[in-house]
Amino acid sequence: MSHVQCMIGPSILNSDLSNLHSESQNLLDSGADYLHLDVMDGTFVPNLTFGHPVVKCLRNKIPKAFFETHMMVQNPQQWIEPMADANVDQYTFHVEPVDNVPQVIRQIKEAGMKVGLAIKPKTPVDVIAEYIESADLVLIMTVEPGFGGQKFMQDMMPKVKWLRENYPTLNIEVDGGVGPNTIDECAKAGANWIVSGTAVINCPDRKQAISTLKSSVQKYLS
Ligand SMILES: O=C(CO)[C@@H](O)[C@H](O)COP(=O)(O)O
Ligand SMILES: [Fe+2]
Repeated sequence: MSHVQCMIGPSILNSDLSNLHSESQNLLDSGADYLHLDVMDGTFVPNLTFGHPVVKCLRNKIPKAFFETHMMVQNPQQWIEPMADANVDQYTFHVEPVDNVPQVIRQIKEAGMKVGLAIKPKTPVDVIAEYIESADLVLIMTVEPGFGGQKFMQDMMPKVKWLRENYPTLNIEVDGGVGPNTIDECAKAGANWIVSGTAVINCPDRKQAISTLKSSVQKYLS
């Protein structure tokens, strides 16, 4: 599996959002490979976070880092242009509310961003199988989307395994309850993009937390 790269992307959702810039910079300085920005609209999920105006301001302060927006929104099509304008690198959206997935994929690419396809725990992985070849990444949610700090759902690992077996070069991301205690299971199943929120944010040594996640994934990659 050495043809995929290990990437650690902390979620800033549970950080001190009044200090979004310094928190994000601190995570990058602690070894984060990218920033996972959780966008929620209060409709697709029962929570509200921030949108493209905030992401754009953050981008002005942090011009170089890889930004992934995890779009937990009812109408992902609506935010493609504004997020591209905010210089987002990867637009990861949930397929559940979308009628025409290929069209959304095409629009994201035309806007110059990479495409991530996300599924909630109750969505079977075969729902996205026909779109995988045209995506850059698949995100397997390991909690119900909406909140940080929830318990990791181990029973999502068969989805990750299935993807890794069938798509050896695919970037597979896991998100929700992932930290030093659950990373081995994710890595063993074949995940190579790792989102970790509270486990990194609340750790007194964020550098150490990120490096633990990285070594686990690398152990299974080689
Ligand atoms: O998308 C989400 C939640 O919906 C995540 O990105 C979480 O914010 C990750 O936080 P932890 O579960 O790692 O605390
Ligand atoms: Fe997320």
